[in-house]
Amino acid sequence: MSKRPYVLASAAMSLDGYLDDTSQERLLLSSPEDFDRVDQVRAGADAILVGAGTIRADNPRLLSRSGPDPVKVTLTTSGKLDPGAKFFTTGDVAKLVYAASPAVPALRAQLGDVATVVDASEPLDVHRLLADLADRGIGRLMVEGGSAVHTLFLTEDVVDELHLVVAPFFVGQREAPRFVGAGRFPQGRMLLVETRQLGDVVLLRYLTGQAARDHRRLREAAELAEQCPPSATFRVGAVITDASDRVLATGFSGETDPHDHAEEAALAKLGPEAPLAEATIYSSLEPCSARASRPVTCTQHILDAGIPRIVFAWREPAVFVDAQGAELLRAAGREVIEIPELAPLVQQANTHLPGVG
Ligand SMILES: NC(=O)C1=CN([C@@H]2O[C@H](COP(=O)(O)OP(=O)(O)OC[C@H]3O[C@@H](n4cnc5c(N)ncnc54)[C@H](OP(=O)(O)O)[C@@H]3O)[C@@H](O)[C@H]2O)C=CC1
Ligand SMILES: Nc1c(N[C@@H]2O[C@H](COP(=O)(O)O)[C@@H](O)[C@H]2O)[nH]c(=O)[nH]c1=O
Repeated sequence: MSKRPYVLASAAMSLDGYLDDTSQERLLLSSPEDFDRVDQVRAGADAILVGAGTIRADNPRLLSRSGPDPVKVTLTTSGKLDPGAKFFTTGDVAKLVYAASPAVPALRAQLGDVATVVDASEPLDVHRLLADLADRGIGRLMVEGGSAVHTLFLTEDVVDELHLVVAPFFVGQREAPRFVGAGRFPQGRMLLVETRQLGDVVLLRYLTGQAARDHRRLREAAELAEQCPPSATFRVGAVITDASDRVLATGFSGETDPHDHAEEAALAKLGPEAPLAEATIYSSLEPCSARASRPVTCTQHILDAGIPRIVFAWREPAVFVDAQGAELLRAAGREVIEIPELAPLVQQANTHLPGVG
């Protein structure tokens, strides 16, 4: 499977599941507070994508007031895109148009240098689009719709996180676009990680697939830290899983000896045949890259074990040393994922440390 960006899909819908009504005016479903939140999510993304249908219907700018503007991305089969649309004329950022092969020559001629037109095969292949974005350095993609695009991304199972906002009114028009159309969606329940009231709307935030598994396992690692004996240093938990998310070993700081680090304690329990080629180690704290207690750091233990994926919540604060575990692991070609929203849970187990809590 080719590498792709982390995909965050975002939509605001009415109580009866519509993204818009049938009028010419753009329907505001979000509250002012929610539009501010969406703006911040945009600022945190490397690129933002809407379908050609949304460009034609809404003429959006897709800029952010809160931070750097993301690269703008769209997709089209027909090639019907107006070079005068605000998508192309606003923002000093790259604009990428993924087009089905037959539309490419005319679109290149029509758009000139206002956008880069990328051939995305025929029929348009969303996996190819995502692999190309990854090659262009896009690590985090926000997909803002509309209906056909949300249906496409969700049924192709390429959405990691879904932000769904419910507005307190009905649309009730059969011809209006719904959040999604019919299709074969991923089976199983998504992981609800947050509900938030923003003015009169509610945000529901879900994780799917690997993102949901990572969140669950990292939370387990953080909860293991509660078993650590009292300590003057970090209280950390670790979980190691195989390619199928089966737990191979767990550990926590001070488990058998006061000098034990959580990752080290978990790694020490693995037999010689442990299937580590596609394993993940979850650690509540960034793996250490310098230590006084023992000669080998957890970063080095993980490198030596050949574990390719590392997921952690809390960047090691400079209490004892300047930590570089994440950078060293990335430099060695390992996949390193930070989930900072779980850091407060890890900090709760470490309020004995200076400057924490
Ligand atoms: N409330 C909200 O959060 C949002 C609401 N909206 C609303 O959504 C509506 C637009 O939605 P919709 O009309 O569905 O348009 P979309 O924005 O979802 O764009 C769909 C277009 O994408 C192109 N496309 C290319 N390949 C595919 C594929 N495999 N599957 C699907 N699309 C493909 C096609 O363009 P082409 O036709 O050029 O070939 C297609 O018509 C508007 O009313 C807008 O206001 C939009 C975003 C957010
Ligand atoms: N109406 C609506 C949304 N619509 C989205 O916002 C886009 C407009 O972007 P811009 O021109 O940059 O402000 C529009 O095309 C569509 O993608 N989004 C939301 O979060 N809530 C809403 O109620």
